[in-house]
Amino acid sequence: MSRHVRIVGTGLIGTSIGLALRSQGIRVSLEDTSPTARTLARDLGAGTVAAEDEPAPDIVVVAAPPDVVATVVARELAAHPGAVVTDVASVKWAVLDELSAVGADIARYVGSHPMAGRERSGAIAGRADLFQGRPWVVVGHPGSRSEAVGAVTDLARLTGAAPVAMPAREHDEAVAAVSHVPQVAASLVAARLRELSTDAVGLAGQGVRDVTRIAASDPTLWTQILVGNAAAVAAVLRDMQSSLTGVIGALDDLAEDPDADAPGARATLAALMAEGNAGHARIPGKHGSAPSTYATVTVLIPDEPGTLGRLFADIGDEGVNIEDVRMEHAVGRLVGVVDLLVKPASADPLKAGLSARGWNITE
Ligand SMILES: NC(=O)C1=CN([C@@H]2O[C@H](COP(=O)(O)OP(=O)(O)OC[C@H]3O[C@@H](n4cnc5c(N)ncnc54)[C@H](O)[C@@H]3O)[C@@H](O)[C@H]2O)C=CC1
Ligand SMILES: O=C(O)C(=O)Cc1ccc(O)cc1
Repeated sequence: MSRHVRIVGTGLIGTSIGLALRSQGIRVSLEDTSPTARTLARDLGAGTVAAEDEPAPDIVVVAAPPDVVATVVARELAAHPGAVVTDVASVKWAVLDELSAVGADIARYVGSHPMAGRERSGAIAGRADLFQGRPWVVVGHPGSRSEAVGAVTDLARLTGAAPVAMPAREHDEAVAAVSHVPQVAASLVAARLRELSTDAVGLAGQGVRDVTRIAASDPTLWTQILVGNAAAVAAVLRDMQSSLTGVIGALDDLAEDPDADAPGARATLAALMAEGNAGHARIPGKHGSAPSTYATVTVLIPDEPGTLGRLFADIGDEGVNIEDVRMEHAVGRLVGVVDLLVKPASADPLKAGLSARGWNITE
């Protein structure tokens, strides 16, 4: 069990790890090339700023940007010969490959990747509960010591995450599909919004917000991630390109045919939607549990201070657990639309209870 953890890179992820470990009483020392980043992380409660004369760390976590991670890991392995060193970069094979190439002592290196983050960067965005219930990939390799794998697995667990063992190549192929291509897709959709009129963008509903949330992510970080996983990301995008070509062809056939008969076109469109349904149904539920379908209870609320607080208090009094919440403001109206996602069995009792308390429930 790690008693002293050194974190190098105190941005969003490094600070969040520090906060989570401090809440478990672990000693954490903080290092960053930016003096502001490390003192801010300290001020937020993520640990103490690393000092020259402090005791040696048991484990070093490198949470720096992907393009410097291998260099920093190699330096930390050399500087702390008794410590296990991990990194949290979003790509794993390139880091391991570079460390092997420079002859680093990789027996003590085990890469890792928390599958949790935010579309914001920097210590100020850090959160102690960021990793709660999230998968944290632990990437052992043929040369890694089993104690090192165990130490990184324990560290992930200490932050509240669920460790998952996976080799580097397999990890990179998986995250290409579940993280890196979704980022590219979000950016592609959001980029189309730049030239729209204000009136047209004003029609944006929850769908486009859901699909583009991560388009607000840091371009420098994401360029480095895509560079580090280029082949796997390109393979998934090429597969999408062929589907997209089919969809465009079907739409062109429909648009060009005055009677819109276009044999086969509807089947192409319906097949894509059905394949999307099947893929979406495979996404695990909250905290990595089995996929579950929640029922939605929609409440129209006046856009006034304190209303949401009263609504949540009433839901609590009804004894219903909210699995997720989405909120939207209706254009030009002083109302908000709140979607409450609940277990299907709770939906009808919640609707009845909230109606009885005077809330405006829509079907
Ligand atoms: N942003 C996210 O949602 C996630 C990011 N990651 C990975 O975590 C790592 C950190 O990402 P974020 O925390 O989002 O970035 P960030 O930009 O918030 O923080 C990076 C920190 O590293 C520092 N830094 C840069 N070069 C350094 C060096 N040579 N030595 C020490 N510190 C250095 C920067 O000053 C900055 O404070 C990246 O490798 C990223 O791939 C992993 C999971 C999620
Ligand atoms: O914000 C989100 O939903 C994310 O998926 C964040 C994220 C970004 C980069 C990673 O390597 C892992 C997770």
